[in-house]
Amino acid sequence: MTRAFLIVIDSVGCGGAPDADRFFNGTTPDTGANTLAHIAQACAAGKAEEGRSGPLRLPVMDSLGLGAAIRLASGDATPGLAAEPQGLWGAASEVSPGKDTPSGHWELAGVPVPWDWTYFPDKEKSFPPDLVAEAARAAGADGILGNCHASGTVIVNELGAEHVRTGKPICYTSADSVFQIACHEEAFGLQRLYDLCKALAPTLHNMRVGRVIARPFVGDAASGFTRTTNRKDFALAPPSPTLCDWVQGAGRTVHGVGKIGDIFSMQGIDDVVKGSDAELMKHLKRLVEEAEEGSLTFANFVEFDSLYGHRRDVSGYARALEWFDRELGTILPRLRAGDMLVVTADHGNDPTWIGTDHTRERVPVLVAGKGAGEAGLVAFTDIAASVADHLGVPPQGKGRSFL
Ligand SMILES: O=P(O)(O)O[C@H]1O[C@H](CO)[C@@H](O)[C@H]1O
Ligand SMILES: [Mn+2]
Ligand SMILES: [Mn+2]
Repeated sequence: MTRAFLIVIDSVGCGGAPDADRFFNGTTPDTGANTLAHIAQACAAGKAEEGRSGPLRLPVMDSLGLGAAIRLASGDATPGLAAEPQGLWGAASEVSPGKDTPSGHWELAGVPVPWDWTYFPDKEKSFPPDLVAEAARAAGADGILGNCHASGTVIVNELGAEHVRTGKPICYTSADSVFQIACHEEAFGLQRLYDLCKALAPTLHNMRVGRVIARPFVGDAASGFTRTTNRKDFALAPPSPTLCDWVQGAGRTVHGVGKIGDIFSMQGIDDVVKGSDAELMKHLKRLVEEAEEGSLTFANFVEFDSLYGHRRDVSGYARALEWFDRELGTILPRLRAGDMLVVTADHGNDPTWIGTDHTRERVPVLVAGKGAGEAGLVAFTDIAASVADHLGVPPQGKGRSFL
């Protein structure tokens, strides 16, 4: 038996999505967005010099086929990424009607989303009055704050002091199908925030809103408010059994690392570890040493997206990529004979693009442990089929193994 490690580097897209013109940041279509190529180009042009310098250096992922995957997906130039691929590589397209995290992960796990999500309009009062009333009632408050599209780091600083003073939860949304609630960890209480999200989740899930997200923060008006890592997502369950269920159903163990437990509502997942990306990397390394034969380890590294993509921070995104690449370089030699490790992504979030939302893109597919070769342009669901194929677990759904 062999093991599989499926690693999602959140939002690290490679451009070229065939349907990018149907997805938007504000009124601008995502046509031409390319997270990786645009970061590489900015680095080569000396425009990403904060905390790092010069051309983008990703020798480990590039030697698996990263530069080749970006060029295949989009035709865009990839300065600094010019290695001859030594891994199995390709680029994958998504068909789900959303460019959000659950859609991307479920489809990577073999299950495209069969419904249209509900999105809240980007206008002065984004939420319907009865939802506002229910949220206020559940919070034991006179009303809510926010009720708009917002960047989470900005809105806690705009409304944090008023929230602490009044006890009203800060409720906001984005271009994703989300209802986010930001509350002060100490003044409001972390468990109380989780309970509030949990109480509202059934109403929102019935409306086909994908996630209610607890966004706890700390701080004060004088020194500023900052979010903690205690974010928690209350996500709608996947519409049908995913790769996690297939693997678990075959009597194998499925380890979740990071947001994976939330994204799949723990369905098909035996255990999960959470923390910052640096902490998650330590857990991933531990699992490379310890994971059982026949098991699946499914990891999500979210900070590319949450700290750098949404914040349109090109230098930060490049630093995170270079950090991940160095870490991956220490993991690959630790794999056992017969292990398969896949690095891929769930959508794009081009930090050079207009707006602050995700971008519809293809994603790179980099496979270590399966020899060298070109998988070509594949489907998100082919990744699930390939992992199942590797583990010797019967796949369900439409994906085809590229092994
Ligand atoms: O601005 P913050 O709060 O990070 O929100 C981002 O995180 C949400 C969930 O991933 C996205 O919908 C996006 O709006
Ligand atoms: Mn994501
Ligand atoms: Mn995001």
